[in-house]
Amino acid sequence: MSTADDGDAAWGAADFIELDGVEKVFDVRRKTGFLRREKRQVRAVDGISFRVPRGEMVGYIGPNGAGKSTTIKMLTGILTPSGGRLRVAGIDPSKERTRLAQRIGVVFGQRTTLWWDLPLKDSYRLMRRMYRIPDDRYAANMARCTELLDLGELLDVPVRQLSLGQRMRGDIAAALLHDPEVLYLDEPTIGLDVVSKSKVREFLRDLNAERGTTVLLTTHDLTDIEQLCKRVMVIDHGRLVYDGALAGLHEVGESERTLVVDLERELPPIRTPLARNVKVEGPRQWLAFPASVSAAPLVAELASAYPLLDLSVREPDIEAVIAKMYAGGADAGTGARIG
Ligand SMILES: Nc1ncnc2c1ncn2[C@@H]1O[C@H](COP(=O)(O)OP(=O)(O)OP(=O)(O)O)[C@@H](O)[C@H]1O
Repeated sequence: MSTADDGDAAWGAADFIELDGVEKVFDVRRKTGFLRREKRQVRAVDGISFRVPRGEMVGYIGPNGAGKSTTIKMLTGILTPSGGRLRVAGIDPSKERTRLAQRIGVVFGQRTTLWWDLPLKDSYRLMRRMYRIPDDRYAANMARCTELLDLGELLDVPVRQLSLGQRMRGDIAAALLHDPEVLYLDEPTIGLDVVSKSKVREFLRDLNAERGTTVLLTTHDLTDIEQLCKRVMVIDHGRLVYDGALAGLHEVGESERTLVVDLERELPPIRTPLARNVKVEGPRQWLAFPASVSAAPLVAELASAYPLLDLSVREPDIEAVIAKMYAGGADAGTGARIG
């Protein structure tokens, strides 16, 4: 019999994913001499606590080696925490991995869960058997994913012949055939071209709006977060260092976006109080402005005063935002900054 603490009854709408002081320590052996080995401990996750309500889409970001994948692996039950308490839909993932598997979907951008040599549709048939998906649900979900992810012409193609973007859409469909309530996405847009990225983002937005699927998204692409998540959590060295809105993160990190301006001809560096001129290369100029403000006034000013051919905005990358966040010092934070 399950206790109130372990059973589904214990979770409410306010806390679909719950972590309290979760830790993961790896023992690593390193060769230090001919016959000598040194044992060392790596604290990949170092006392993380957060809650994600049902239906929320949250960004989970941080530099390489910060502990993101380790957290996701603990949330799926692949890894057992070394300490702390973790629940997903009231279930302890490492104790009831199979029961949890029915309720979660996982997409790792750098690896596929599809069978490499089989046509896409055969992978889906295998998943249908693995998850024991009822016929009507399978048919409805296949139809929906095929249409929205544009998979129609790909179903008969072996996975090895798909492009990265096609394979990613195939993987997302595979993670959703059993109607998971929560989806973990680890770098779902990595290596994709602009069109494929926007297709994937649009699909995720619709999924969340229509089905209320809870999404935890790990990415190095700030545009993913900007377009999909109201809330972002930043992890660094295994600790949660920020939990709040993306705009707040920009303020903490004082990060900048860059407006790339193509002029009709070479001109002296553009000077304006709204931006900092960072580079001039022939008729192209780069203007940096605070990421927390709109580009519209700057664009309007340039359009009225300069012969413009084209404009584009470049987002700061996550590493740059986090680096600035640390450079800002301990008192640079907002209420949302942690630690
Ligand atoms: N199985 C393991 N054995 C030993 N150390 C590990 C293991 N898995 C991860 N680590 C270490 O734990 C730390 C966190 O790794 P993790 O893969 O969670 O980071 P990440 O934030 O996902 O990084 P990335 O963005 O590069 O994928 C790193 O120092 C990594 O080397």
